[in-house]
Amino acid sequence: MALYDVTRDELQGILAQLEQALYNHQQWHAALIRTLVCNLPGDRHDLNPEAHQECRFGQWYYGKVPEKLRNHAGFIAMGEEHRRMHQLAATLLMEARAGKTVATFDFDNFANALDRLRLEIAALERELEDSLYNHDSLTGAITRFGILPTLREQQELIKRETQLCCIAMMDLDNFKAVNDLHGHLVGDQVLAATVHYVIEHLRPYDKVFRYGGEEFLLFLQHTELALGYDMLERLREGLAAMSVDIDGQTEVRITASFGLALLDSEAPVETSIDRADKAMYAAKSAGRNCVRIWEAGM
Ligand SMILES: Nc1nc2c(ncn2[C@@H]2O[C@H](COP(=O)(O)OP(=O)(O)OP(=O)(O)O)[C@@H](O)[C@H]2O)c(=O)[nH]1
Repeated sequence: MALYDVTRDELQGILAQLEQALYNHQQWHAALIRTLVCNLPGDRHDLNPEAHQECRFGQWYYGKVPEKLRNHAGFIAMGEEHRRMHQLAATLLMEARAGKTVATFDFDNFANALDRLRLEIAALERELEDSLYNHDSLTGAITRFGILPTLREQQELIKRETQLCCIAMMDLDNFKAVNDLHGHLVGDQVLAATVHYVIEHLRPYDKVFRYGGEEFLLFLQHTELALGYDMLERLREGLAAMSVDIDGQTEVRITASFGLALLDSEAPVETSIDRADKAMYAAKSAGRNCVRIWEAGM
């Protein structure tokens, strides 16, 4: 699932819940160990097969989470580890209740499950924080600070794997007219809808960066020029066919111009960005709503 359509407020809410979840489970874990070591009766809820749904984290996880997060792989994995950890805790408690010494194997299994749960929670926190702080809040595109390190890292991969990568510049056509005609807020909605369309129609491992106002840098991994061109053509056609519905009253249409270049592993990344930019300006000069591939002399 792409996290770009989870709002900032929702992201902040989820992060706070995860923080709380970590704290609650630390408390719960301390109480469980106390129960086992001091041979106390413990909390009967922990013996319940549905214990993972009844703890405070479970109530949040199965109840109050924004719908958009539910299909996220990290979120699903976290729930699975949480369920398993509660099952293993119930095994320990039942052994203790039956007056047996808890088997080392069972305790180690439980401790490992707890570690894995903490790792899943921390990984999801890291991903959500990345979404919150490294993505542009209007469009969901990655902020431009990520461009240079990403491209430099990819250059190293290209050198070693002989895999080609493309970069593309995308610039909305006559966007000023959208703002002038419908106002800046509608312009914002059109911009967001356009970028959401692009993110949804690229592969999960491609990246979309906000380069400037209505200019975006697309990074297409493992892509040679012919494939990159086809991908951009499909995006261009899709955008041209799309109309953005504003409050069910106004429909705004938009097109975009694209410039494509290979990521050159032997030249500074700025050179490749500049080539894609020049190709994009060639597309503008050619009448807009088209794709141009960089060639020497552009
Ligand atoms: N609503 C909105 N407008 C933006 C945003 N960022 C940039 N713009 C507008 O984008 C417009 C860009 O205008 P120009 O650079 O003249 O380009 P254009 O009208 O798209 O024309 P061409 O690029 O030549 O096709 C300006 O009006 C900016 O104010 C934004 O975040 N929201």
